[in-house]
Amino acid sequence: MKITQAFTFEAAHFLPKVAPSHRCRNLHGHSYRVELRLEGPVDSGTGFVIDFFDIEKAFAPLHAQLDHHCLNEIAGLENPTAENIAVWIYEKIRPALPQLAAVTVFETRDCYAEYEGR
Ligand SMILES: Nc1nc2c(c(=O)[nH]1)N=C([C@H](O)[C@H](O)COP(=O)(O)OP(=O)(O)OP(=O)(O)O)CN2
Ligand SMILES: [Zn+2]
Repeated sequence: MKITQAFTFEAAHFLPKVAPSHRCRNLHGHSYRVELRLEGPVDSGTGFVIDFFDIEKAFAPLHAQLDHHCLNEIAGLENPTAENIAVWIYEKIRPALPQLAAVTVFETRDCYAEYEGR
């Protein structure tokens, strides 16, 4: 079974490695959406793969670090592309959520990066 929980956060960033003429080199902001997908058997007692409340608790410290911050100032996010944010979230949260299968980070409604641990 696959289950997904979505979260949103607001943050500023700039992309230090793009060409000077690239508009994303300048500080700007996004309303990010993060989707955490978990996979595993459904517990016959609870009917859950995992309680959504437990996913929320696991994500809360990361949300506090990301929301209304400049992502470039966070250790490990010095180059905060959607790809790098997805990997960063995956690596930080997977110890608490062993059933984690994928982290998807939407930078805009149409553009996103999905990381499945490889
Ligand atoms: N592969 C990637 N490409 C780009 C990334 C990324 O993370 N991975 N990031 C950016 C910039 O962050 C850029 O701000 C993305 O937003 P943009 O496409 O400019 O969309 P906006 O909503 O900011 O602007 P519109 O006016 O709606 O186009 C670029 N590339
Ligand atoms: Zn951007």
